[in-house]
Amino acid sequence: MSVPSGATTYMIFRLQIDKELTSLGDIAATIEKTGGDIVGIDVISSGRTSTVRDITVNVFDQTHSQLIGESLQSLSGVKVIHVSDRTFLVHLGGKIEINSKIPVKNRDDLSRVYTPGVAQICTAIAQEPSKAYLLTIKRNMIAVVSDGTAVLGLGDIGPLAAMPVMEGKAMLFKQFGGVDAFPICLDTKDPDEIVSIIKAIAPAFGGINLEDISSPRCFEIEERLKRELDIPVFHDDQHGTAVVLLAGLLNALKITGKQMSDIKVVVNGIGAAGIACSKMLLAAGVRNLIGVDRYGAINRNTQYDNAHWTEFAQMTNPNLEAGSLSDVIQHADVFIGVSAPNILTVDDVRSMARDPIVFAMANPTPEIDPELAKPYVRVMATGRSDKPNQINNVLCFPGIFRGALDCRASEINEEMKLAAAQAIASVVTDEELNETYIIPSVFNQKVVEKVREAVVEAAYRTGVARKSMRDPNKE
Ligand SMILES: NC(=O)C1=CN([C@@H]2O[C@H](COP(=O)(O)OP(=O)(O)OC[C@H]3O[C@@H](n4cnc5c(N)ncnc54)[C@H](O)[C@@H]3O)[C@@H](O)[C@H]2O)C=CC1
Ligand SMILES: CC(=O)C(=O)O
Ligand SMILES: [Mg+2]
Repeated sequence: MSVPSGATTYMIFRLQIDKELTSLGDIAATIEKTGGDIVGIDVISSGRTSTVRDITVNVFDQTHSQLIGESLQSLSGVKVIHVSDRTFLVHLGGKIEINSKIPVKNRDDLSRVYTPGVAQICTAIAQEPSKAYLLTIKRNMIAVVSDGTAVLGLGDIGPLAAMPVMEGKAMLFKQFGGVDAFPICLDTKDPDEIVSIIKAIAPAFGGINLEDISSPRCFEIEERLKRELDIPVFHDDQHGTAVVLLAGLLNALKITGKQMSDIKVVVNGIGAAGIACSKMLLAAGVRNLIGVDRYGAINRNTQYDNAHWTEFAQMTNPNLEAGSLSDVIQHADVFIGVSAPNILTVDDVRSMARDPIVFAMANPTPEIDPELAKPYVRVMATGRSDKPNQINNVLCFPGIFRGALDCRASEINEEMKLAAAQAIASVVTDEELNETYIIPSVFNQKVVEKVREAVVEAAYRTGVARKSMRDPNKE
């Protein structure tokens, strides 16, 4: 039995092993026979007659894990003490914490970091509010705010269940961009209330990253906050995704030798990510773009209750194509999926034009299994970390906020987003570019620095940077 290519879950089997009755070889053979892939063995304790070991095994689901556990338990001399899921283990107690930058060791320290010393600092800020950037966490802190209504592709799972994603985003902001980020999940879906809460908490933050707020509410919330706040407000699912998508497409088109102005693009899922990706592609020169949602292709001959679809229909589908995804994908050069799992079929891909480009970006399960699509596509990408060509907004948000905070931009505008997309694309050199490497890894250290530089340059060029360019270190 072999583990299917989609296997991603690691389980840890803690075993008590009677040395006289069984060997590590027997245990390994049992796991192999059941289709598990051993990736690590750790000794927890070792006695004269028995040992306790943690065996880490790659499995494809919980049922598979249970089967392996039962096979191990049936071996004479083996007791399964417990089985834990490595993914759950890394989330125990949450993934982030707050640390102080300076220790408070004595009364003197205390009187400086807290009262009475802190009062001078408060007074200084009250007299000159911009000093908040010099003397508080505002300088480097952003809020990652969600209402839990469109969490990955899981839908409206609520604010509590959204927390692991927001904590994850906060970790990635820090690790890749050096940006401090705090996750905030709101127990309300009311746009008025969300806007008013975010405005009320804004003094502590240098920027607001909106995350996983469903469309169409996300558009109004972002627009209002952008108008009413003087710090950058950025809906990551719209703009972060669009930036990375454009970067990937710029490079993929170099491989297929096609031009933006000539290609037919089908975008499936006209929600937050789909509308922003479409607008970015139109701005980059795409002329024939067709949006598809649950009820088929969007075109201007149809009336929509959703005002954003009405506006979308005006900008897209010049040939007024109608019908289902399978109808309109025929002869398309590019498929962009930001919708739902497993809705693109192999037959759909086979009906596309020569050298199809398929970006199936729904998370965690893409619109088509890359293994199924592979034989029929020229370039395949997904949003996942465990496959080649990861088109995921994590390539954008740490660097774009790093740049915006560094030059104290009042907003993140179109020029800054375009600069970020070109910067990400440029990390892959022409010599390196190939079908399985159109987009750099998030672990490529050049990504954040290149994005930061490009974003800062665009912010100064467009007049939204508020730090003096001559002396960017001056407050
Ligand atoms: N790879 C990446 O970086 C990113 C991926 N995504 C993924 O894109 C998907 C959508 O995210 P959002 O735009 O934030 O959500 P959203 O809720 O704003 O939009 C989803 C849209 O997809 C449509 N949809 C759902 N099922 C469909 C189907 N079977 N056929 C056609 N349309 C369908 C919905 O009607 C809605 O208009 C999610 O799976 C999310 O994980 C989102 C942002 C970034
Ligand atoms: C990656 C991301 O932000 C999403 O899937 O919602
Ligand atoms: Mg998201």
